Amino acid sequence: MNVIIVKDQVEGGRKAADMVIDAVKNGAKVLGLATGSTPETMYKDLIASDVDFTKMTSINLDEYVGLAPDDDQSYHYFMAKHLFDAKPFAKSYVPNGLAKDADAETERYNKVIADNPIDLQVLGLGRNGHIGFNEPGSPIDAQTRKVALTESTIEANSRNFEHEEDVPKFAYSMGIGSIMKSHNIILMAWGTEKADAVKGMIEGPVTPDCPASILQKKDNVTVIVDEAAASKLSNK
Ligand SMILES: N[C@@H]1[C@@H](O)[C@H](O)[C@@H](COP(=O)(O)O)O[C@@H]1O
Repeated sequence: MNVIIVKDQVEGGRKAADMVIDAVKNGAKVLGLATGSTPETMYKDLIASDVDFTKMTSINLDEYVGLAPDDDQSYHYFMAKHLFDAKPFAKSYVPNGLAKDADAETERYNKVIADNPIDLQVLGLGRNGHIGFNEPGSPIDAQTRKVALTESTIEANSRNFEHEEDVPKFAYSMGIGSIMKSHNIILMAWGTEKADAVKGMIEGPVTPDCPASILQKKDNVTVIVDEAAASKLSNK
């Protein structure tokens, strides 16, 4: 695990964007993408760059169950607004939150991932150490599946919704097993509210209690954290 500590989200987003651009120059065909406030600066920098994704494929990590693509809280909507409208891909995949049959949808998504091996996966980090929507306790070999969100995640994500009860209780998420198969991973985390999760991920035992800690077992993982998120690390 290569850990880079930066001053803030602006510097960290720039570093992550440079790594994505380098990957594209070096022939990456498939990017795994994340939502949330964390990657926003990286997406801004990608939009401002001359990188061209039009011959590439993107695969997003997750989507809320029950939200339509044009719902402004959906991850489809987030990706259109923060990246795809400005920088389209040849093909972009996001789980379908309105799928009638959850098993068929997860099967479809697992086939998408199997057919398009991910060269570089971008990740954020939940306050409880989740990656994608793989909450504490998630099996490490899981593929895409329907997951129940924890109270802590619902509360954290409620800042984007008008009322906490509007936050969906379920999501489709790529599993930890699928994430671990990507060739390279960049994980970003900013702010003191992520400091415990960052410490657990980097210095804690590898345990399902902190899903991101599994990344210690993988080569080609770059963690970019700001000083606040790194503040609880013993080795800086
Ligand atoms: N499913 C997403 C994750 O992919 C994201 O990394 C995380 C952190 O969100 P934020 O970047 O807004 O802090 O929470 C959400 O629940």
